Amino acid sequence: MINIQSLKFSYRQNRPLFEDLSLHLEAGHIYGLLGKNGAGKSTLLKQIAGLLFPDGGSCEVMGYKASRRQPAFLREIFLVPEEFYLPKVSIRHYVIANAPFYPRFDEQAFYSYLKEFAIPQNQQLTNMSYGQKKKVIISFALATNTKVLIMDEPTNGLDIPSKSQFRKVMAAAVTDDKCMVISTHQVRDLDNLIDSIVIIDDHKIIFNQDVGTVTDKLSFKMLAQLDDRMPVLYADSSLRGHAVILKNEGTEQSKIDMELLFNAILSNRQPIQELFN
Ligand SMILES: Nc1ncnc2c1ncn2[C@@H]1O[C@H](COP(=O)(O)OP(=O)(O)OP(=O)(O)O)[C@@H](O)[C@H]1O
Repeated sequence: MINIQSLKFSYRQNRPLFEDLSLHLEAGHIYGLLGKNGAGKSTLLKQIAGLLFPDGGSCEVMGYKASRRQPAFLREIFLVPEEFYLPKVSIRHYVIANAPFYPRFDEQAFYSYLKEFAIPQNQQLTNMSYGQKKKVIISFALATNTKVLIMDEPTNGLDIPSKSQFRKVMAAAVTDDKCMVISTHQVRDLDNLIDSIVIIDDHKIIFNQDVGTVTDKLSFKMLAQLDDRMPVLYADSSLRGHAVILKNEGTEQSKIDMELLFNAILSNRQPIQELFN
């Protein structure tokens, strides 16, 4: 559904942000795009939405060249940006003005998402808090029913109960024909939500695996003591013990510790990547 080949991009001359970046994303998945601050997550999402143009290579979404921003492409993609502007209108007027751009917009679903997020429906958008506005945009985005839904740091500004509401509404909205991409640098916010992990670092995609494959190949454990005989690939030690990633040598599946995996891949990626090759 999203096909990026050998993408090159830089904001400034001689300072490339992406070099030979390739990424292939399919429908029916919720991808978590993870990366350090400044790794290029927002930039990559803007390339997918056609808001920035490649300097080299290609970025195609549903067979459309994203940078052309053709109407047939625009009605099938929605980007929830990290920073956004909402006009001084009521929620109802916002829907009247914006929903017609999306042929499968589901108004009933929109209001049920707002209810789930406990958003008062008769308020002006500009009078809402940042977190409330964010929930309105997320609800609108889900209600558009576009084939591609991209969210840049959607959990920023959400309080703790809202983060779990967010996971709930997202999980309910994914269907086999939709591709969702969520970026974050707060990896724990996406726990139990995403089914594939994409990590961007060092100008390119360094990891792209579905959660099932990760738990087939790796075991995540908390150990009281480290033992040299164990196939430990990465360990993070604290007073509570050692959070470790081991090579999964059996068939048992453990729960992914995304923060640990992220840190492991960024600090010592080779032994882990070799397991996936
Ligand atoms: N409009 C711009 N002009 C010049 N440089 C930019 C611009 N936007 C971003 N950058 C630079 O590009 C790099 C990647 O920025 P980007 O916002 O894509 O990263 P990010 O991974 O989303 O970061 P964060 O997690 O902090 O949101 C950064 O070094 C940033 O300074």
